[in-house]
Amino acid sequence: MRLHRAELFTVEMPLVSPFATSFAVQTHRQLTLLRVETDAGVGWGECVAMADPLYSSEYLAAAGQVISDFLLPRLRGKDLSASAVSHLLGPVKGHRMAKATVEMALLDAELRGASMSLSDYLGGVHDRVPSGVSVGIMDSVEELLAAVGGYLEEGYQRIKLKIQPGWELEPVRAVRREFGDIALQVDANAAFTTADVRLFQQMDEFGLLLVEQPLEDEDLTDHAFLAARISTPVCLDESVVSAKSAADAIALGACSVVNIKAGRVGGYLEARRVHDVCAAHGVPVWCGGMVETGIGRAANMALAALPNFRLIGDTSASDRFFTTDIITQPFVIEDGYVAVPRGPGLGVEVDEQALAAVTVARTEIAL
Ligand SMILES: O=C(O)CCC(=O)N[C@@H](C(=O)O)c1ccccc1
Repeated sequence: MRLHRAELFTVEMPLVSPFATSFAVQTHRQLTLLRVETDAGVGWGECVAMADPLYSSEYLAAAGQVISDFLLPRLRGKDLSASAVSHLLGPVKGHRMAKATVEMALLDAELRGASMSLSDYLGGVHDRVPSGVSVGIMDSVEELLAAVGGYLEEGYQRIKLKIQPGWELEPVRAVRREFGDIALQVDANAAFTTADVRLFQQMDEFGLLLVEQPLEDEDLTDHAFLAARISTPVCLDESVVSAKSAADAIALGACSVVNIKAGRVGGYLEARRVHDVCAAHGVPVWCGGMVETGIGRAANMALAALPNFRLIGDTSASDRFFTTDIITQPFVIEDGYVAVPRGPGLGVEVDEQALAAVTVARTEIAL
């Protein structure tokens, strides 16, 4: 497969409501899409980095520059296969979300040309996945309960609550009291320290599925210290950046569940390797979301269909975050599930008009 043309789209999509985490309050999702033209067909990749380096060190402007100045030039004129892209991009240090974007676009093009769905290519075993939703930090417990009630009404099978110092025991206790033993977990986005062990021991009373990334990204031994003192399973997100780092975290006892986000680990092929390493250790995984458009959401649904994705992910419908998605058939929740695309490649089609309406800039990359 040869790469003939590449174009970056800078996109800004308004969120249906502000989404607050321990590190930011988002009212819009700014993101970058990569469109490639190859002799196998057109492919799309979505960069999950944020506009600011608050979730990880990557950020959108840098990712766009790395893609155009350092990643795509390494593919110029080469006879490519998507599975070889990560090797070709390997010499470039870090920038995993940027690399994931390039690999995803080429994987989409290659699979469309081969009339194979991403789910089949990755080894998906389900044609629908249970749907979970991420609920941000709210201004009041009443507002939180109304939001959670609404999502449960829509059929979401798992609720993830964002927490931070000052917004932790009270909201979780209120949700437990109001809605009983629903599937419930929390995500701290690294907002706590080992001084908070007592707080997480108190959280054990809520019977949570897991507590996600309570401590700093690099704090593997501190996560192991915490995990040894609480009964709630510890799940890592930001700390796991590759299959090797997943194996290290598991070996250190830092986690017993892993949140897999393809962008965070460098692509969907590395995401499958993380899945396989975790499966080999008997560690269940789930698919984390990064407020993706239907393009990234489609790839996540394919990934979430793999057999060791045994916990419910952030596999929400398009309208969880956006009134209008940029694909022709937005994802919807049906009986608590979302369908896994079965068409070639990502299995979704970009709605050119809807995309144009949220495109802030288009940049042709010289190849
Ligand atoms: O369902 C979704 O797509 C969002 C899930 C979610 O909470 N993502 C958070 C996170 O910390 O995991 C996030 C969103 C955007 C950017 C960074 C992180």
